[in-house]
Amino acid sequence: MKVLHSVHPEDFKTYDTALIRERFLIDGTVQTDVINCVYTHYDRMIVGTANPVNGELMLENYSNLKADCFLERREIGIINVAGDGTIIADGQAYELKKFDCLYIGKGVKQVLFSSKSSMHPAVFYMLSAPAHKAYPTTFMAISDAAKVEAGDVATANLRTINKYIHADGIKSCQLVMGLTILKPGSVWNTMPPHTHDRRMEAYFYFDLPEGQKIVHYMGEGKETRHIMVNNYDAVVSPPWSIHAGSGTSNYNFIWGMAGENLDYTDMDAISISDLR
Ligand SMILES: O=C(O)C(=O)C[C@H](O)C(=O)CO
Ligand SMILES: [Zn+2]
Repeated sequence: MKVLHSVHPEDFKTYDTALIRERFLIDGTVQTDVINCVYTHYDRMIVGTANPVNGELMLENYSNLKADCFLERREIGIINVAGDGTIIADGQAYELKKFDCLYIGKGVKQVLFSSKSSMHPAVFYMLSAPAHKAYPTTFMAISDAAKVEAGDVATANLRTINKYIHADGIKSCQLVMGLTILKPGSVWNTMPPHTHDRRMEAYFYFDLPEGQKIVHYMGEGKETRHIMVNNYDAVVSPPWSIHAGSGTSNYNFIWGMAGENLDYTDMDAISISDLR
């Protein structure tokens, strides 16, 4: 499993585009009939995708984990971003339509992914963090996610934030996870931006139309940088960094965090007028 190491904010100021991409971008993971995972040293979060097309895929026990199985000391949150799919956790099957979420707790030994149709396969995005306790495996359809309507048409950031795994939702040890859907014509996410020194975050962009791009902004509020990202790209955000994006079209993205607390609202807001 590829490893991403942590970066100091002072060092980040000297990075060029290529180095920012190398250190923070997780791209090319969605591949037919493959599970790809990246181990980050940000709260030891693993970022992965599974794209079962012609058969079943099993979450393997990577040697980096020095464990008897992937979830021996970990929990995992999974959201389906494409066609209908099935996840089997220790023999129990869960059907996930697009935007549905499954949390699987510590200790589950076998996780299998499959699609209902190879013509319109599922794409599962997953985040896994170390866990100290076994919380129950829990399914949540998007209709049951806690919703926050945010932004405005006038500032092109009208969007719905769907919260699945958080302090008042699916119980977890440290994972917080959800999905933000931008309305047509709205292209900005997380603007005004924030940091949360107590938690890392990862964004996974999807539903970006062919030929379009997203500008992902990061860095300290007074030292911002950007990279151009594509559909199915994920970006890791260190605790000192803003994480925001503007697209050449609307798009959706999954956000997920691990760290000190499970409180979604624990954010240090940065005013737009203070950004540099
Ligand atoms: O659109 C947004 O704003 C978000 O989705 C923000 C993320 O949920 C986030 O950064 C949570 O810390
Ligand atoms: Zn955030």
